[in-house]
Amino acid sequence: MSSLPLQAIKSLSELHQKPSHLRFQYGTAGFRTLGSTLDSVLFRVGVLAALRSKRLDGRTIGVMVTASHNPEEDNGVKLVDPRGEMLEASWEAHATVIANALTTNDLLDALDSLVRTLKIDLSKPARVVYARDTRPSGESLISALQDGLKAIGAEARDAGITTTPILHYLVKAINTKGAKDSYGEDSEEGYYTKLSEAFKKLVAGRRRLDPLIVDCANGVGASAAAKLAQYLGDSLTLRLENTSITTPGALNHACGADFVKTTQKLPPSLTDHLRPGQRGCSLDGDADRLMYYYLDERGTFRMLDGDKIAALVAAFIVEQVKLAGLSDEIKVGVVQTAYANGASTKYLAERLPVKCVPTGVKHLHHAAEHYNIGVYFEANGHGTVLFSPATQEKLATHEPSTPAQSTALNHLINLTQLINQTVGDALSDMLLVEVVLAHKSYSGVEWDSLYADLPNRLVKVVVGDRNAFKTEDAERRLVSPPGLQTKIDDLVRKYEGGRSFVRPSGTEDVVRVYAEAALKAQADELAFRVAGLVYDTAGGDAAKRPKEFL
Ligand SMILES: CC(=O)N[C@H]1[C@@H](OP(=O)(O)O)O[C@H](CO)[C@@H](O)[C@@H]1O
Ligand SMILES: [Mg+2]
Repeated sequence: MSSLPLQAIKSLSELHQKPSHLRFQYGTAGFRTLGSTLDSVLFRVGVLAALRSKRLDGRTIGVMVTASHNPEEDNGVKLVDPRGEMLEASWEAHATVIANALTTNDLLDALDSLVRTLKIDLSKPARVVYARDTRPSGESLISALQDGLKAIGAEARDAGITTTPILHYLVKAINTKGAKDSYGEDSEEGYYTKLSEAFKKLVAGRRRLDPLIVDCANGVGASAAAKLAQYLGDSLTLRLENTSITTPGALNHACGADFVKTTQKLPPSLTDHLRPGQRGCSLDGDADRLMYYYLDERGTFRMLDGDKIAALVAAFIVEQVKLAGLSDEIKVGVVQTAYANGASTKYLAERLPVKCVPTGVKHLHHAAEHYNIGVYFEANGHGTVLFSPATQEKLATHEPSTPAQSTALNHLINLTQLINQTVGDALSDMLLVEVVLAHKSYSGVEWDSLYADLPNRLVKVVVGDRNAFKTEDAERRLVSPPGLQTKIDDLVRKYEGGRSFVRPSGTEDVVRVYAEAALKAQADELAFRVAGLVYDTAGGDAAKRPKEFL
């Protein structure tokens, strides 16, 4: 049995020393913090990714360097498992331990202990594919990663500057290459070809859609969308905005999916481009989140978020399953989090099974795998649709009895190709939305009218220790601090259509308060009253109490 190449790891690790005062944590979004502090983390992630690959018999592991919708100076890194999914949860803790080993010797000890505990066979090959977004800190972080991969002797493939979902696609395509369930060609071209061909088949014979404005958040989505547009040809015209990839400070600044969701406003840069009635959408900094919107006839901004996308897509898929004559055999379900608008949950639950899970894509993804077809979206626009292997098999072998059934069956098969099932993918989701709009002859207005969003408000509360906040029931109720949930319940009861919940953020050092109510002013008031309760219960300094808290 081979051993760790201690000398190589040691000498290269000396070039990437851990800043002694920092503690890193592999959280919901991998490691994410100021890009300038991540050098040692990237080196170690390189070594760790290789060990994960060895542990899985040399199957290819992905590494994505991105901080998504965060400001440009931030950066981060996440690992992607062989099926294109997020890193298995138990390894998040291993990653945290490895990232925090203080000295090179501590690192060697930590690696040695990991290899022994997990019985990693070091004679197995290690294969890793990596990519980064457009952040300026990305280049040097990638070279730290490369040093880590070199230190342990991994076989590495550089996928260059690309979107997070494309990296996930590549991981799955590489690991299924030549197999019966091949995910596609393991190249960017393979990705664009797969998506665009499925899209063209799905919209064939439909009235051509009006051009779509795409806000690329001045990020990597700009180049990906430009390439996709070429493959789409005249099947769909994309008008790309916010494509300034190299302008310092432009990334995610006053644009992108997160800006739209959190401010509930049109990015100012689009004011002159979006005409009333026209559809627009925003990608985030690594193109895995998508928000749609339009201006109504009075020029008022109307947002079509992840919940609206879930409603549109789930209803369409249910309809196609029915038309294909497969309703009895294929069950469609939806997964949401507590942040889903109450009106969306009501709309969906009247039509199909809906499950609520804790925040974070991995929870949604795993819950969606339990359905034959699982649709999951976070309200912030991250989501996808999963077709179980048995369902894909059924679609491939089912004998339709009528031409109408055959058409619907083909649509479903093409949807399995159009949708990036590894992870939420803004470009794939965008094409999916466009397919449904084309089939239903919907503009933004008809789509929007599926249900009316309940007014809502999200507030951040800075507390001394967010870990004092513990939740149950998919984060919808607090169990600690004791007594606080009862006070929230008492408040909520006073508001028509009121709902509110409190949970610690997994990505920021804050506690989040969400509230909704029948009227906007009431939703705001409820949110600020609950925020006040949270602040006071957590022992917040009265002198620093935000003035909007009630
Ligand atoms: C309210 C909200 O939008 N929360 C986001 C945010 O998580 P928090 O744990 O709430 O910080 O970042 C996650 C990762 O991007 C995303 O999955 C989630 O939806
Ligand atoms: Mg993102």
